Amino acid sequence: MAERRLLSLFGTERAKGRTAYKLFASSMLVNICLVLFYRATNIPGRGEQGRWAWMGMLAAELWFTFYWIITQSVRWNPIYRHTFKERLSQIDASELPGLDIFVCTADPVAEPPALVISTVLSVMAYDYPPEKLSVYLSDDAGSELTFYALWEAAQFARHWLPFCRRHKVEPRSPAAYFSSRSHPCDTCNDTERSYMKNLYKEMESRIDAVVMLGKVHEDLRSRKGFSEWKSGMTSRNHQPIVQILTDSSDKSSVDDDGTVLPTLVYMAREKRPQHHHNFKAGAMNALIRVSSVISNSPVILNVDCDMYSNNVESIRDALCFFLDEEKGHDIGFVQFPQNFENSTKNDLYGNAFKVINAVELAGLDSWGGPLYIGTGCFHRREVLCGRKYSKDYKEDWKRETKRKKEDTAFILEERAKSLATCTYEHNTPWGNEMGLQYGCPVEDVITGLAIQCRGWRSVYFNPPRKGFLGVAPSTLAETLVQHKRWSEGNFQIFLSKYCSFLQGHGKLKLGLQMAYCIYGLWAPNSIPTLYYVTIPSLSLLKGISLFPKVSSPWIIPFAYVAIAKNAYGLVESLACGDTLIGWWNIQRMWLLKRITSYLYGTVDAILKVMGFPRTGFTITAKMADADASKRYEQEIMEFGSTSSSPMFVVIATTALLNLLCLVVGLQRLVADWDFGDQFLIQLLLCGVVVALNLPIYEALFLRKDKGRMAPAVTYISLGFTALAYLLPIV
Ligand SMILES: O=c1ccn([C@@H]2O[C@H](COP(=O)(O)OP(=O)(O)O[C@H]3O[C@H](CO)[C@@H](O)[C@H](O)[C@H]3O)[C@@H](O)[C@H]2O)c(=O)[nH]1
Ligand SMILES: [Mn+2]
Repeated sequence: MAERRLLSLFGTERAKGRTAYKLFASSMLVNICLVLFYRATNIPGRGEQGRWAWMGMLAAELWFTFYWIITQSVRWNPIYRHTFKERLSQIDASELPGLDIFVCTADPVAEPPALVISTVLSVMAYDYPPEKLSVYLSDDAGSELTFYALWEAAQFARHWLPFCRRHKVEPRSPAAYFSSRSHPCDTCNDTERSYMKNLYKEMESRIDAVVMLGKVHEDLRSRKGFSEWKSGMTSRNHQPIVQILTDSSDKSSVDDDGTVLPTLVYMAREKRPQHHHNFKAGAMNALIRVSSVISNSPVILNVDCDMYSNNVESIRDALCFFLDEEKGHDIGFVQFPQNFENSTKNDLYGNAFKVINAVELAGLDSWGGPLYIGTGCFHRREVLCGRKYSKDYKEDWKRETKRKKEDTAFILEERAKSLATCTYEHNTPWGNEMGLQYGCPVEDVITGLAIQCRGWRSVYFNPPRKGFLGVAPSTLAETLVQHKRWSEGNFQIFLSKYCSFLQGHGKLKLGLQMAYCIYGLWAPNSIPTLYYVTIPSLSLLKGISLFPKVSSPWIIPFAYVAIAKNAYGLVESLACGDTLIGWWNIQRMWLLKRITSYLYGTVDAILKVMGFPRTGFTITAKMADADASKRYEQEIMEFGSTSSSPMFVVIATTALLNLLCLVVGLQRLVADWDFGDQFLIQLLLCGVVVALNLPIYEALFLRKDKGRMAPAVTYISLGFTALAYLLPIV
């Protein structure tokens, strides 16, 4: 690159109001200590009623204190980044690095091919020289249907890309652009837009028809690529497939305007039943190798198949970080937040992550960088391949494959296939020191942590116009399953030698080591939470007091902690763009996730440590049935799935138990006002749990639609509640 010094390409600013926050946090800490002091000094004596329940409360509160301290790390000093994209023009266009974009898909049913190719088209249409862009689709289902859809997309791109350029279209996912949610562009006249829309809709219906039919038309068989699919092939048993659909070095591969098209490649790595395929991590590693013989760009962007590009400038934004002469040399990856296009107004399932996106990831950035969260992330290729950071390392931004003239697409495909076989990785560092790490349900987080431990920094970038939009789970069951995977995976890292405190010791700042544990310890939060929402309520029933009397001064620190923590949470949530009802919904989801997903996650992670490996990767469906989607839009919770019944039983039992305790408690209160002095906090706690669970009672007893709780779940939960009432638990 040029010798002269370039102007800085990005800036950083600190969050405001940190002194006030630190004062507030100190006041919390003082009161927490008072609570703990009261607990520790008032344990009922031996033989007295409630001794064990009290000690359990102490343990739970110690845990919550520890966890609260951990969460302070990301609130201490959040920082925000902005880029100066216009300054990139200081760099000669021919000097800009090439970019490889990886899109992963794994199941044509859960991830409809029409949706997948919309994502592919959106990333082909970035505002970046097309000859420097290569898009790779990894299809872990090895599905002819997805290949067909991509083949259609390659034709459609010839019209779509010039249209996008001409009219500065945003977003460039045709599905999103032509959906009712998006506003038509001002510059294009209606006829041109409706012509494009028709083209797109026709393609979409052709794809949907083929998907419905389950196979491609016979006359396509003779075309290049389709002959790879022979009878007897299944998604778990097939040879490696690599197909270059458009090749930017082929002069005839141009769009309607005569501009060269980005390279587009389909890859299905080899699958054999006897070989473990390591889910998305395996797919990514195969992509890294396959792309290395086709384009070998120094920067890699990775997105999930539902996460389309919503901002044509994201590549330039990311490059501002990597190419900054002064501060860019140690930046290993640039992570964008996960945003979703299907979030509802009041965030029914708490899937919008507004606080995580606005506060926590920015807080992580101040300690050395956000986690790698699997999608919307730009990496240096070398970093993904395991390179350690060193001061003298000079990136070769112009690297590309040493492709010889006579290397036809066919030769490249054959070369690439040999890198996507089941056995290629045997006895190599792939999956360990190289590529994404294997064996963890959150391959992204464990890989990002390893990268940071190798000395690289990461950067979090959250531009006003969202970089990527995806599909969040739209049912309760899907949400709980996703969080089980995440909490289990992060807890598994915590329990392993890759724990941020062990692996990061001496390599990461303490704040970053702590911040990783916010997620690492999601899972074990389940146990104290479950304790806190059942034992005080049951004790209420049995007349065992677990909190100070209302007339005692010790009530003050308890009240302060409870009120201040939630008031702060509410303000933070509102400031990040949640609504009041949204905040309340998120609180409910925290409760439901903790007593189900996180509990399951804890158990599975511990079983794994004990030597019972049970790795899986349940893919989140990107489509729900029409009936359920309607309820989702109306923000009515969905309990219709039977696959999650055991989780629903836990939820319903907890809800019913608290309702029972509240009713009995209130009866006593009416009969005897002194009861209130002794039991007010327990009554309130029980009351809050009941209030959070109102939709559960509705689903159990009042609703008639298909999304209500299955009768079997209702009966079993009633049975468990009765049992808890009768057994001498406390
Ligand atoms: O065997 C597999 C399983 C999944 N995937 C892909 O992985 C992505 C993520 O799967 P999804 O079901 O959407 O899971 P999410 O929970 O939404 O994903 C988040 O969490 C995952 C880790 O748990 C990360 O891999 C993702 O990047 C991150 O967005 C999708 O594109 C899948 O097609 C594969 O390629 N192969
Ligand atoms: Mn997803």
